[in-house]
Amino acid sequence: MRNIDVPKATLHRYPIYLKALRRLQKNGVERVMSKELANLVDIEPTTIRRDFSFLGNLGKQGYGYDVDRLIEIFNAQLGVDFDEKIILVGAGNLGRALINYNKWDYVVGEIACAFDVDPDKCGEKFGVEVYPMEQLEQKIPDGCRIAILTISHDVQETVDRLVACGIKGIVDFTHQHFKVPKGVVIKVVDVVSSIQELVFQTNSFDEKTKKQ
Ligand SMILES: NC(=O)c1ccc[n+]([C@@H]2O[C@H](COP(=O)([O-])OP(=O)(O)OC[C@H]3O[C@@H](n4cnc5c(N)ncnc54)[C@H](O)[C@@H]3O)[C@@H](O)[C@H]2O)c1
Repeated sequence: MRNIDVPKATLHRYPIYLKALRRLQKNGVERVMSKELANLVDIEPTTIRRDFSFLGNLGKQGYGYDVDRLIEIFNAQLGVDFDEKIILVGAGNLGRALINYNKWDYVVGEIACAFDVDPDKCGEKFGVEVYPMEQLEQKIPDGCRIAILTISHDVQETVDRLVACGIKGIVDFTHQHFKVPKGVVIKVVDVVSSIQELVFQTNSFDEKTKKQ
């Protein structure tokens, strides 16, 4: 966070405002009154007005705040923008569930498009275009760094292509081992190993209570 004059409590509320404002923007809302925003974020309108006052003279009495302008200012304040263009590879059961969810656009960015080898899976799904895999290099959005991997075959080849396209971070659901060069980060999401960990922890907890 860049502004050192803003109280800490206020700074902690800025991401909450930003998330609500982005949702409003997505719904085509151009202006918002502090009372309306208060209902969305569950923070008193007086607190909101005071928090916003640190950012300059932003609103007019009775007119409300300009949503686009506030978002711009908050992005600058927080030192981030929340516009990651994420791609998803593998629009099967899991992939489509994630595409359908696609609500993280208010916080990190959004799934901009998806890819699949199966022509039947291509076309628009839940408002997101699914392209044939052979179009990966042409259709990947400019500056895209993050890919969600929900495929079932040819994982290493696919990862190699993604890396060649500039992907730097992979959210991996595949359960399969693959290699990436230095500078590319993998985050594994695995429900099975989470359950295994839970079973292990629950067993050791049961053992302890038996001994008591
Ligand atoms: N991590 C977890 O907790 C978890 C949970 C469930 C499934 N999975 C894994 O997620 C993956 C997807 O599962 P699912 O149930 O959605 O399977 P699915 O068969 O319904 O979907 C896989 C999709 O990927 C496509 N695909 C396969 N290989 C591809 C490739 N090389 N390039 C592009 N597209 C490709 C297929 O055409 C299909 O549409 C599997 O690897 C599965 O093992 C992980």
